[in-house]
Amino acid sequence: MEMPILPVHSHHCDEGGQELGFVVPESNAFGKDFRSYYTEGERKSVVEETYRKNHAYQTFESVQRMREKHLCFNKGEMGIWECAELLNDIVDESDPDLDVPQIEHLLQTAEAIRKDYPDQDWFHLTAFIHDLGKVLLHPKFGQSPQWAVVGDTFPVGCPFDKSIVHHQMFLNNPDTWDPKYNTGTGIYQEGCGFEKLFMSWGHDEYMYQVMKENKSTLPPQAYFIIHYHSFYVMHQEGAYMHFMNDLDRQMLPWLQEFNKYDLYSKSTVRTDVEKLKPYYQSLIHKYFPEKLRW
Ligand SMILES: O[C@H]1[C@H](O)[C@@H](O)[C@H](O)[C@@H](O)[C@H]1O
Ligand SMILES: [Fe+2]
Ligand SMILES: [Fe+2]
Repeated sequence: MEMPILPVHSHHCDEGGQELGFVVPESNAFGKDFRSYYTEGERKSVVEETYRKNHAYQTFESVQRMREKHLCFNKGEMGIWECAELLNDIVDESDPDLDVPQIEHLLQTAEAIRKDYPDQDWFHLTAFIHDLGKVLLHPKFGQSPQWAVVGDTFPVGCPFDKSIVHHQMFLNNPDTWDPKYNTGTGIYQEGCGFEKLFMSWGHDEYMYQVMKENKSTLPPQAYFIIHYHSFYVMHQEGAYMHFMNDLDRQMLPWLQEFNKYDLYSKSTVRTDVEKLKPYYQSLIHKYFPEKLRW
């Protein structure tokens, strides 16, 4: 697979000079700033509760156990679209910006990207599937608790970075007090590449592994986006950069571009799922087998 060129989208304007592409909004669906975890609002306490558990329970050990449990792909066979429909029932309790069903978030993100990158169909599909791993919350998939599926991610086995949301909640995590993990680069080597890190368990890692297992033909930048889109302190704050290798450095600009649409397309504008279905099904057909092992 050829190495990607950097993302550049074409700005197109109408006669009056009005921008026609995706426009970043001023505030989220609740009229608040995006990703503000510390201001009062409808979702504040639900979100805090999710992070309280997430930061206490995501340890090096528990991540190993969750990997063993979920990476044998014995939860059944299902197509991508079928799985996306299951997300109709699911609301993410880590997200201060959104409370519409997840399938709409997928389509909102994908359609926003499609506006600016009309010819990069792999990018549309990547957006459409990026949060599919949240099906782990569904009863058909064993109904994992929210703390083990959603929220920002971070590596385990090395110190928790100060810029992670609700960082002080790591005081309840045993790894914070374990000298194997809490100093220097922990169990990892500098420059080892993100692929070597054990990330906190959640929908990113699961979906990334599902794509690998089922041999999706999406390009490497798609795999990278899915794998690390919740690793906000890395792609937005520059934390954990000492683990990067050359491949990560090449991929990062795509993830940062993706993030703009993932975050800022969240709105209450409803999408017409049935109308969009044929287009996304054609992309699924191009890059995935009919049925996947989950
Ligand atoms: O609340 C959000 C949401 O769950 C996203 O899907 C995830 O990617 C984010 O990083 C997380 O913080
Ligand atoms: Fe996500
Ligand atoms: Fe998302």
